Amino acid sequence: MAPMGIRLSPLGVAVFCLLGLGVLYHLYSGFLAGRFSLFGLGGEPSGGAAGPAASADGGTVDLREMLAVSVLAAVRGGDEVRRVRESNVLHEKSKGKTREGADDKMTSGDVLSNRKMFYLLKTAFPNVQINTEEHVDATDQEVILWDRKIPEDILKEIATPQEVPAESVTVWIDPLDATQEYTEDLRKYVTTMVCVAVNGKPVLGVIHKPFSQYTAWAMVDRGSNVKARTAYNEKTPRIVVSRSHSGMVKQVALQTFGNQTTIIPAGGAGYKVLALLDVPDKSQEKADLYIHVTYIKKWDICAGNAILKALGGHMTTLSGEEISYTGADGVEGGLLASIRVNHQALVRKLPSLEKTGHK
Ligand SMILES: Nc1ncnc2c1ncn2[C@@H]1O[C@H](COP(=O)(O)O)[C@@H](OP(=O)(O)O)[C@H]1O
Ligand SMILES: [Mg+2]
Repeated sequence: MAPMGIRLSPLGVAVFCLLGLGVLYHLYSGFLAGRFSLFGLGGEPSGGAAGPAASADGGTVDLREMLAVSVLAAVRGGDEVRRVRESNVLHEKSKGKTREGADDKMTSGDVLSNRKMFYLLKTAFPNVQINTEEHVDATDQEVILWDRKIPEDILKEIATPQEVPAESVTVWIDPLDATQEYTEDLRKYVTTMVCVAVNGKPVLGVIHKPFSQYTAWAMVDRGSNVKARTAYNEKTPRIVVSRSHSGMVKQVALQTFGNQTTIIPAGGAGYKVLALLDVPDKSQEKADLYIHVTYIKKWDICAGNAILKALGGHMTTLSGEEISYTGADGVEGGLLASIRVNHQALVRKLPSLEKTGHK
């Protein structure tokens, strides 16, 4: 007899225990399943097993992880760029002509850097769209595993992950910007670049200088390792422009800002964006604005656009339109890049491309 006159039947106790065990089993198996799905979504803390960071069904990707892999890809690609340049065997070729009739050059540096950068990003994020300047040889695949470590400088600036749908992401890779200058051994202009756009908007960018081992990165609304300078000259700006695809840019700049304006011809869109920022690299010239008037491709400008946007600057067409980083590769309306100045006032000052004969 149990206390208070309640009698426990042995069968009842056994059924009760079995039910309890069932509940425990259910809870525990649910917990394990949760652990596995977290791992598949890249939710495992950094330092976990190497391998893809996105789930197999498309799912989501973490932009902070994408930034870490983008920095690694730019550095690894840059190692190839440097190695080929130092070997002096560039295997220089022309891929065709630009609209203005210049050779569109390619070297072993472009190809080998592209292979490293593309496969690093593709292996880590198999479900995202990656657009790259160079052809990817599917018969020459390289599986490069990311060790899933997020560098300390990124963790310090960006404390939490940021998940977005994988299908909303477009990655743009430029495995060697300033190829023309690379063939002329003008090393300071050369960069490797990665950009991540979400729904066409540039959200993170990496510009790496392989010959001085300097890397700038930034993520919109989250953080950066680079900043704007304190002052910019809007009245008589120093304007950085293309040295090998210039078109009428000098005439446009002088007509808009007057003869007192200094024009700085330079190679590479990555280099020219860095010219607007506070970059410690000694080989880097400084400018107040970057203007481009001829056709240009999105892999050349997306990383710079993301970095400028993250730091409060702007990169638009010459008529002030935002550039969408999905769909077609090309940008027709020229470029105006600025920071800490009145961008819209500059747009109003500039002549339209129709008047300059570029449209
Ligand atoms: N009119 C044009 N047509 C095609 N590509 C152009 C171009 N103007 C600039 N570019 C590309 O944009 C990048 C920066 O150009 P620039 O150094 O002249 O400012 C270079 O990229 P790559 O070196 O990656 O090919 C260059 O090829
Ligand atoms: Mg380029």
